[in-house]
Amino acid sequence: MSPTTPSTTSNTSASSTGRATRPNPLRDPEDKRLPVIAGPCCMVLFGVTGDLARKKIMPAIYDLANRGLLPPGFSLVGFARRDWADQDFGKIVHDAVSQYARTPFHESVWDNLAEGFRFVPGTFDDDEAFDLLSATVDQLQRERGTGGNTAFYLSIPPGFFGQVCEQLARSGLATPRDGSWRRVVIEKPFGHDLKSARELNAIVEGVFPPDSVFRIDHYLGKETVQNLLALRFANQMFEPIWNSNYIDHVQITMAEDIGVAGRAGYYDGIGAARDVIQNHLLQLLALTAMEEPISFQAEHLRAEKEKVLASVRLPKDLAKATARGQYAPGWQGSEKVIGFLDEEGIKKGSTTETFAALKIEVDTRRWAGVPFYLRTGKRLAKRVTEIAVVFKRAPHLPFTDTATEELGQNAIVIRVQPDEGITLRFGSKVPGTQMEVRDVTMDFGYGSSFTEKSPEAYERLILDVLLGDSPLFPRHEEVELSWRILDPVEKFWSRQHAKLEQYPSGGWGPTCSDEMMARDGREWRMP
Ligand SMILES: NC(=O)C1=CN([C@@H]2O[C@H](COP(=O)(O)OP(=O)(O)OC[C@H]3O[C@@H](n4cnc5c(N)ncnc54)[C@H](OP(=O)(O)O)[C@@H]3O)[C@@H](O)[C@H]2O)C=CC1
Ligand SMILES: O=C1O[C@H](COP(=O)(O)O)[C@@H](O)[C@H](O)[C@H]1O
Repeated sequence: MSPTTPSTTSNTSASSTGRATRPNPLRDPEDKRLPVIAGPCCMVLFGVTGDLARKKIMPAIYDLANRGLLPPGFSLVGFARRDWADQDFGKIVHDAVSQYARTPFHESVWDNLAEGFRFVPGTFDDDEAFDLLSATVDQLQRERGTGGNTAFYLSIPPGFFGQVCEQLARSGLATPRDGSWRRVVIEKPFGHDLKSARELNAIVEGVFPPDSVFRIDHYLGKETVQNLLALRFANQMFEPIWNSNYIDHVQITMAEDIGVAGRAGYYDGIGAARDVIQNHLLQLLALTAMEEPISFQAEHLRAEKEKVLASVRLPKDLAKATARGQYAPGWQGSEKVIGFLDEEGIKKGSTTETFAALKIEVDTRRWAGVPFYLRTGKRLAKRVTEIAVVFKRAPHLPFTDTATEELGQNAIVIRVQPDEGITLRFGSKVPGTQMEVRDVTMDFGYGSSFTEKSPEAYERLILDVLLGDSPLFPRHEEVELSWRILDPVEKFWSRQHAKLEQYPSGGWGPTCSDEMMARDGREWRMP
């Protein structure tokens, strides 16, 4: 299938935008069903006044327009409880986009994009508002040639996901007409445990067919995360050693330096494990541990990830294999910061964890006896996400003990963010007349190796939604399997005696997390 015509809103040519060479390890060039840029369509954005919409979604839509990846006539309908006209909506979005977009802001691109903006005021329990929304979508089809193709993006508090899907069904919006498509994009978290995830799924998939449901896990939209597939399956040198014969353990770290940052209402009661381990970190684990999929089509990729998630085993003694903590006041660099319990909107005496660590095993031949340690926390020393694959020591060292005193374990570190790249750590002879071996590193950095810029995760994912390309979106089975892993941990923690340790902001989390590693004779890396 030949690509559809670039959007007239583009101010850049195909070659200068890199569209022809758009890095996409997942798109199968043999798959003739998929065009390269989106066909006629519109997006309805619920929660358009929210934090995520302002900082990520709207800027990503602008960036797509700027790169010429949106179709002519692309339209965006904002839905929110405000008394705005279309122009007021445009002004608010303008300010957010000019502040957060990744590509340069061009008024001409903006003006073109903004011509397709519409605003519908309403709340989620307001039938009339959804009827008006339906009329607006029909009008856009007639006036701007969207073909009726519509993506409904639910960037709203998770408690409303079900209600909005039901409204989309009631108003007829969920039903495609005249050969058009209707898709729903659901933000995370999908449920707060296995039971609620199943209940929510029954509603969502009762309204939309499974292949029209796009569950967002924005980590899968990150270039460095997709590169895990290239690293493992496009090369010959890594896969032979990617198993328990050579690997000692794997550490997956997602550290943030920010606190709850105005999201207290959402975060309190949810906590670090539900917020990011259930989704982002388990997805990283699945991509690190999975077998080679027979293709990168959604069904094959998801099937391999599911096998990993289904074979995860939690240690019996969760007191020894988990750690949790809550940030106390401290220093973030030179800035004095308050503790979690002092943040606005946090319930007095809240026992929500802002740090969580977990040891798990993957019960397969490839991974037998290789622990995977996951940790995440807010108000840690710095923002960094990485996957460190740490190797066993060489079985024999023909050196004196002093010669290898400074030799650690070999490691491959996938630097997901912010310094995107890969580090190899190995021992090397220290120059001089003595034989002395010391750890050195070899680095690949995206910034120095590629001139192409990584698209923002949301940019990639939104485009995939418009294309109907689903490998980067977890299906419900993965969500269920992830809750199956986390539910027993949450249950264990909810018992009153489960330890919740305060840790100073600006450090590397509670001491119980270091103790968890020490019990296994290991320690966390300091990224
Ligand atoms: N913010 C982030 O960094 C991330 C957020 N997410 C997920 O994205 C989603 C949105 O999060 P976020 O933007 O932070 O949330 P916010 O609380 O900032 O925004 C929520 C939005 O939903 C609207 N809304 C809430 N209740 C109603 C209602 N009854 N009727 C109509 N509109 C309503 C709000 O409108 P109003 O302005 O009127 O209150 C607002 O636009 C959540 O699912 C979250 O888990 C995922 C990853 C990161
Ligand atoms: O999903 C979430 O992710 C963000 C961190 O995203 P990143 O891309 O900056 O790593 C986190 O702050 C938030 O709590 C969580 O809901």
